[in-house]
Amino acid sequence: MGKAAKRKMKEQRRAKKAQIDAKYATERPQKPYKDTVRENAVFENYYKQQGIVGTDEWEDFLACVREPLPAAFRVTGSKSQAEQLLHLIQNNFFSQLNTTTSKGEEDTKELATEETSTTSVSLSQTLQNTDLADVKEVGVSEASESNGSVKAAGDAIPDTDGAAVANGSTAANGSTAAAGDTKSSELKPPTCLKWYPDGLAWQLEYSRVSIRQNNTLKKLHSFLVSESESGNISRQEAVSMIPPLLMDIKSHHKILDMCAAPGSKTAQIIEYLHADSADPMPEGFVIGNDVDNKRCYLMVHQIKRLQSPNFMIVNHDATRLPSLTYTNEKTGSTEPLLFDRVLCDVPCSGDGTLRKNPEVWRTWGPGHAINLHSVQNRVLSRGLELLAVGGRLVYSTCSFNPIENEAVIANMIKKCEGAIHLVDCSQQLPDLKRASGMKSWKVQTKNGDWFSSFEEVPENKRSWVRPSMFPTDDMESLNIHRCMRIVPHHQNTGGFFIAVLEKTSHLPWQSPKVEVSEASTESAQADQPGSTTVDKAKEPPTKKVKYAGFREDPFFYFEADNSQWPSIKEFYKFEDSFDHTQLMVRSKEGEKKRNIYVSSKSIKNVAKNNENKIKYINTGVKVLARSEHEMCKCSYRLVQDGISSVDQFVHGRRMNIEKADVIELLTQENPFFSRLTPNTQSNMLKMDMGGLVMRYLHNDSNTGTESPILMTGWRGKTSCRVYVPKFERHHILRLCGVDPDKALIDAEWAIKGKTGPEITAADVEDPPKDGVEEVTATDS
Ligand SMILES: C[S@@+](CC[C@H](N)C(=O)[O-])C[C@H]1O[C@@H](n2cnc3c(N)ncnc32)[C@H](O)[C@@H]1O
Repeated sequence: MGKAAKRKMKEQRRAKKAQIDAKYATERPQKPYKDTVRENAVFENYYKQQGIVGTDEWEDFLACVREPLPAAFRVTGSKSQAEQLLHLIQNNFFSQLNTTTSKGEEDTKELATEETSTTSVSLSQTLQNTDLADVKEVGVSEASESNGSVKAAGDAIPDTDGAAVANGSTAANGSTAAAGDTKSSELKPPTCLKWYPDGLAWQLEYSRVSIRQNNTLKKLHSFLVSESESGNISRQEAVSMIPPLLMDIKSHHKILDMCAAPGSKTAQIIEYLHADSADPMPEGFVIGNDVDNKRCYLMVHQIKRLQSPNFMIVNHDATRLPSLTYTNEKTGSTEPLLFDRVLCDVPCSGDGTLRKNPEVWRTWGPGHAINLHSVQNRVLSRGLELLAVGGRLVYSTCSFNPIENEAVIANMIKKCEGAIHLVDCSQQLPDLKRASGMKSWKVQTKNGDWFSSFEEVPENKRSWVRPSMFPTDDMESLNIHRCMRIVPHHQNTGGFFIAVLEKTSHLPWQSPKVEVSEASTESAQADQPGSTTVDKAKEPPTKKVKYAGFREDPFFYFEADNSQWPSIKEFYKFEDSFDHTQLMVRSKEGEKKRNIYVSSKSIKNVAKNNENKIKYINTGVKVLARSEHEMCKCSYRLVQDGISSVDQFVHGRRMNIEKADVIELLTQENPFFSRLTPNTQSNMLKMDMGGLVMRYLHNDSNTGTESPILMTGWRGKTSCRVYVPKFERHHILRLCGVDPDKALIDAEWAIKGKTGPEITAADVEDPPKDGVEEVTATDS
């Protein structure tokens, strides 16, 4: 590719990003957070009346929701290095935080005199502005809901560098909290979320002032941002981690996440799918869907970090998600694609997030739940249609409101006439405190009128307030108590609602043969004004929706006789068992052909069967990039993103290296062979020029665990370069016991200060064309 073309591509990418940023910038609440008063009499009266918590708990509940939310993160469990990373976090940061309390207090007290009028902003908020997990869709006006447009209330956009664009927090009386009040001046020890498996998830509560004043906190903050970029940890609100845990995911499952953007739960699901790190391309797959095209791209960023070949991102209205087909590997026949697991994390009023999004205090109204009830029903209905018999669906919201929660679940159980039931999860996650589903509630309109039953609703309001919003006498027999409500004061979290459903037979309106009919009448109309919900006639499927030719990011799988494959196969000695028809390019010719991606068999199966039905956004992980060099027999080099997916099939161009080599290669731009260990030097000399994969078996004496570290690179004439993105470099260096910031600065000084023969123009003697881009964070 020529320089001009490259520049043009970069400009286009930048322009697209600017467009997205600009859109979301205008959607951010204009009112500064610090002005937000954490009070709303209507909210308080509403939930007191609903009996959302016992009367004896009410004050605790209210006090807690007025507090800022702690930040939470989890270590990515599917990575073989999880244990090592956790040890590192505890050793390098947490152990010091437990002992730095008194210093922190002094520091923040000092500051309090200077900054009494500044807002107290917790690390939770600075991190949460980059945690997109629970940016629920809130504040839906009555007019806008009917056409499906929703408006985000939270700060939905991460800072590109992961640093703070903080929400302010305000005291309960509405005055902004002083930076130096007792609470913000305490450095509380990090809290392990006991209910999360293997001690991998943690909560932190530190003010911005503390972060600024405390070196350990400052380092912890940038550490979390960096490790999160490289996919080794995920910053995610604690309660948002619950639904994927209750999905009981196995590596062979076909999984659908219906309202998935920005993708925190999808990422967690992918992580569980890859729980067996010995199998980089398991049988199952995950499809993440969202109706909002821009938010789908936020999801691309989230998911790419995990480098999974087993996912696909699509862009549909979940209430009308098209029916897909799948080729049965055993019989070779084409069948409707039904999912083993479905997540319906539906758009909701989001009042469970008011600790994180104080703006909700200002915008909250009882009408929001009423507006959302219909779309929530329709998403759930379509999800159940697409769920296989025997499969499990998890429904969740970050709303306290029974109209968005129990009412939707009860309505659907009745409508399904015994085909689904609520699963008893009381034995799962035993350390998680939860309240049982509510059996009675009332409906309040935006005008403040309360109704206990549909019969009380005046005729002129009946098209808006629907029968399905009310509890009925059979709540007990529906086991509605098996729903779970997480209330903030029980374990210092946000609010959340989860219901786990299992499908035991075909839905009444689905015949087994047409069970995935195009967005059936039921899901498309469930609880629409005028519908009677429970007694609806069984109707035939509606007309098919076609998306012929619509593909945002087209891809073309390799044919069996692909002309490039033989030279790649020969050069890297790909095993015969590797199915190269799982490889694809994004275009038949031109620029996009320079990268080759790999997807799992199952994803290829879905993609090939449904090419003209799905609005694809993204799939596949980059595994080879074009790197032409006159002295190299293969025009492609291996790419770091996809190396773990194909590593087991690559038998040529590999080399075992030592820890000292890893450090040298990651901290120096293009080190000469002479700077590597004798063994590695000699192996380099035996190898021809071109792409390669280097492997270092990291033996961690602290945890007694071993984990392989893979790095792709380029063997040049006299030097070697690695192609490892910035944050992954940092991660590997940390595992090797090296502080990346210090090491990289030292390396830079070494180069700058060098006048001798060692570092010359030959340092960049033979980088393959296009290579340098690969090490930037944006490409990770
Ligand atoms: C609560 S957020 C999802 C959060 C996400 N599950 C996560 O954990 O990162 C709800 C999402 O639903 C999407 N949404 C709203 N209406 C939808 C519809 N009809 N079909 C599909 N997605 C929809 C919104 O764009 C939003 O991204």
